[in-house]
Amino acid sequence: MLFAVRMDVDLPRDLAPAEREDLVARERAYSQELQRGGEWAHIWRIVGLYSNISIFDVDSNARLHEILSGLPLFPFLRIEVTPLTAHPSAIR
Ligand SMILES: O=C(O)C[C@H]1C=CC(=O)O1
Repeated sequence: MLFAVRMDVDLPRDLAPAEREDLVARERAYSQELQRGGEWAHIWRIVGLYSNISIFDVDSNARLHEILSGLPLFPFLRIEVTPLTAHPSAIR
């Protein structure tokens, strides 16, 4: 099952720099592990924003929820999920 997921990051301005660095490092490691495993198929930065659009390829809604709610940055994200299906005009 494919999903487009938009994540907008809103870290508190008063977050201690060390805590911010730790969160971002843990987020990167978590994301890269899922990318290596194939469930996090794409991640793109939205130009000019601290936001991304990602494509997930997972077995179920429950698995996507598990992945998203496990993100270290989860408390600081606004997340929008769009389920995808094949477009009839797609050539691949
Ligand atoms: O920077 C972001 O867009 C937020 C987050 C999502 C994956 C990751 O490594 O960081």
